[in-house]
Amino acid sequence: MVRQLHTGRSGLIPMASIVFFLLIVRMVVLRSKQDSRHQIDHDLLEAFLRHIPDNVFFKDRDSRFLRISRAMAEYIGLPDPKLAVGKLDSDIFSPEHAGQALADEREIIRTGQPQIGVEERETWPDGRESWVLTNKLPLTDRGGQIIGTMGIARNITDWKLAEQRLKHMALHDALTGLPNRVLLQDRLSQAIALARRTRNSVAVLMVDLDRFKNVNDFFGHNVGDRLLEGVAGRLRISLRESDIVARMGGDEFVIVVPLVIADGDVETVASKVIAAIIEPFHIEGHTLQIGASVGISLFPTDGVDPTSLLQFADAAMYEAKKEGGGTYCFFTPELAKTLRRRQTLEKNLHGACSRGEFAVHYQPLISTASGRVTGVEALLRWNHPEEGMISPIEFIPRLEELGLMVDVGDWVLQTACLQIMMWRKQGIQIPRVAVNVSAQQFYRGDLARSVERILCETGLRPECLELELTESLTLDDSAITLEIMRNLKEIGVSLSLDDFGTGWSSLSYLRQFPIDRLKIDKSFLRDISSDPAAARIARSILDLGNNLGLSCIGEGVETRLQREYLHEQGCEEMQGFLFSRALPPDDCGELLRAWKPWRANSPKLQETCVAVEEICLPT
Ligand SMILES: Nc1nc2c(ncn2[C@@H]2O[C@@H]3COP(=O)(O)O[C@H]4[C@@H](O)[C@H](n5cnc6c(=O)[nH]c(N)nc65)O[C@@H]4COP(=O)(O)O[C@H]3[C@H]2O)c(=O)[nH]1
Repeated sequence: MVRQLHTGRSGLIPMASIVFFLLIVRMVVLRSKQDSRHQIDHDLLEAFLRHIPDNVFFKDRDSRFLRISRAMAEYIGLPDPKLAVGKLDSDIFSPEHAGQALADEREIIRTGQPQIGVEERETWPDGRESWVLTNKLPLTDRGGQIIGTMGIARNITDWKLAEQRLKHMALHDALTGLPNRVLLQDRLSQAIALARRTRNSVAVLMVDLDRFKNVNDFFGHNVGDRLLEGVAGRLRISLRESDIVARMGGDEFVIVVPLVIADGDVETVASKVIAAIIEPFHIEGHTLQIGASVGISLFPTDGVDPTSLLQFADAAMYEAKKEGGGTYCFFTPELAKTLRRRQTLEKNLHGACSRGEFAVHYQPLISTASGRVTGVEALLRWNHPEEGMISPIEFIPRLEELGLMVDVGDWVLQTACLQIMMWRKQGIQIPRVAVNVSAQQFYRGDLARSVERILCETGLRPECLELELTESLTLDDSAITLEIMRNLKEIGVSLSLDDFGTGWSSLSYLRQFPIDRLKIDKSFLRDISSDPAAARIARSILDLGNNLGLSCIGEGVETRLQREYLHEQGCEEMQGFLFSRALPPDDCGELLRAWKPWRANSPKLQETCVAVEEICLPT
């Protein structure tokens, strides 16, 4: 039985009832000398016991009921209050509760002290439980002798359940029912305290789902939510009772393994979690395959408090993500540095755009046959005041996480379109500009409307704009993806599939997408001279593009051999350091103004490349 002395809520039993109750009690014990007066007292008591909505009882010194109110009779399941006379609490409640009530009443009889405002959890023989707010007092005769006890109790079960629900909601994740961040902190503190006493380790595993964002963006939040519930279920069943599983929000879960005996234990847990999540989920008619990246930190080796252990596990998880996901990494001291840097970057990223720290650089796209500039690719740069240029590979995922990529992406689009128009005014004709579009922009922003607005504002013709979609953002041929692509095509812009060959979805969906161009990922070109398989893949991509009527661009051309290879294989365009790195607008403008195309197989080709290398490579 749970009991709490309740001071703040005694107002739940109205004061008037208590005063009235005490007066009546007094009337009972002080017998009236006048019969008529006695009759009135009796009638008043009867009326009181019949109508008061609270549980009122009088008991003798042996804790047997003398009288109870009608409300109490209903509460304990008796059709008539008289039937309670002579009964004990043990005839009504569970032995545990009856024992506690008896002990309380003995104490009141012994000390003469009332017990006021006590919250009691009453348990019943059938396992039910209810809550009452009770005031118990000694019952005295005219001479002041204690002849028993009396009490008044209000049923507060509904209120108590609501309170418990609120408490649960405050400490648990509404979607999965798992402990939330607040409860996790508490449980982790307890696990640390226990491990400290028993000289053991605690492991914290940060689990982040791979490709979850794509599922959410692609199939909608409903499917995303069902997937998270599925993941929570799998985590629960693949771990021990004593392990703690919590959801931190989004697609991040935390597992705490208290009392780690050996390092191998943690690796087993991490592998189990990864294996459990990689199994396909079947949700609303879709078969979804995601993965998990797990970062691990240990108490006391890595940190001694919940906050740092969670941060370190998070840093290790990022490391696992960097390795391509589907794996686990332990925290190392070197990661602490990376973590600090990441935190600073995230802080700085917020105002970077408004502080004018972002810039767009341009890299020429070259026709393999003629050497003409067919366009430029716009590439985002972050000119950090202290760290200098930071690679987009490093900060674009952070921008996405911070939910800033849609705005920054729009800014890149606008800047690139304006730049082309500016170059045109300066007499530099650029047939097209290719702008990268992130998954967040593609699915979350209203991309088609932004593109239309920007084209209208800048005056660039739609056929001069190409949007580069990373292959990883196009999960499959869902209606949503196709619709967004078609909307963009209706505006008149062209679409290219970036990093082609690196994703897993490409071939089966290619035919359905209204795509104009494939960009062969630089990893294939890098190895064409040393790895026959890479050369064969590059050729197959070109054949595939050809067969589907798509033109191809070779990315990352750094050597003449690569350039010649692409030309021989019939690849229309190329891009790479051999011609130029991405340059700031003014430098790129100069390069483009001075650009001399070549004719295929002419000796000029070689000269041009040498000249370009000299101009561009040092930047
Ligand atoms: N090793 C080598 N690399 C070469 C060569 N030629 C070009 N590159 C690099 O390859 C990347 C080509 O861009 P991407 O595949 O779209 O890959 C881009 C793109 O996915 C993303 N990105 C850049 N700007 C934006 C942007 O404005 N929006 C979005 N969503 N993503 C962007 O960041 C990625 C990396 O951009 P960068 O670091 O600028 O890296 C650029 C470019 O500098 C070469 O010959 N050798």
